[in-house]
Amino acid sequence: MESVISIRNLNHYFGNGNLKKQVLFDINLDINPGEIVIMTGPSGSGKTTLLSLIGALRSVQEGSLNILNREMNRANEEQMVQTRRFIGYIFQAHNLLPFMTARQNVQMSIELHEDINPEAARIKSEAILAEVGLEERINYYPESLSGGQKQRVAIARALVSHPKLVLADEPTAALDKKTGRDVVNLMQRLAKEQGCTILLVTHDNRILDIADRIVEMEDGHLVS
Ligand SMILES: Nc1ncnc2c1ncn2[C@@H]1O[C@H](COP(=O)(O)OP(=O)(O)OP(=O)(O)O)[C@@H](O)[C@H]1O
Repeated sequence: MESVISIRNLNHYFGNGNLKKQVLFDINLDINPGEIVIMTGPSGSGKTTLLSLIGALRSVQEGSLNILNREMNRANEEQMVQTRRFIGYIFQAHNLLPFMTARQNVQMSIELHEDINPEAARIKSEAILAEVGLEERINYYPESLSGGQKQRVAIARALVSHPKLVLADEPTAALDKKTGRDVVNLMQRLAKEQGCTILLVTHDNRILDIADRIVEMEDGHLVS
């Protein structure tokens, strides 16, 4: 089975000269298709840095990072942009556009990913919003939605184009216990239905049970 993510001897540094500081040390990790992997670890241990490298949002400095059979070390901007098309991102600050309704936020993402006419994209947006339980809120703006509802829109937006890989950074951080649980159950269900792989960074011990595997970061080292 080919890995979705395959990382070998990855190092990463911030700063230059005297201020240069290593934040990732000799990371090795393989994640298989359809796996749900949770990454935990203390604040400042390097989780977000690693997630942004895996998401092709940051350039690789040292080592090998293979995402969906594409080597990211020495990839140019165009190749990184291409890789991002196969990835769905769910971040804590869900980054919904405030001047667009829930449906328009999802539809814009579809139109960025696929060659599709606006009517088909609208129907698809409404269908996925119904799937995440927001059929009554399709035409609401983010400011009129609760934290959990906004996070559901973000999930709908990330999953609507059936990405092969979903990266989530603290998706339940701003949510109460029940809402957080609902949100991860929803991610798990949609991911299993679509056969996509999920890598989820969290401090939230309450959701560890959705993982097939848990990996831990400690001072820039991956300890399993
Ligand atoms: N742009 C940057 N420039 C310099 N140092 C940075 C930068 N981003 C992160 N760091 C440092 O790199 C280390 C790892 O940070 P990172 O955000 O990856 O940790 P984290 O495990 O995600 O933490 P948290 O759980 O608090 O989000 C920290 O020491 C942080 O201060």
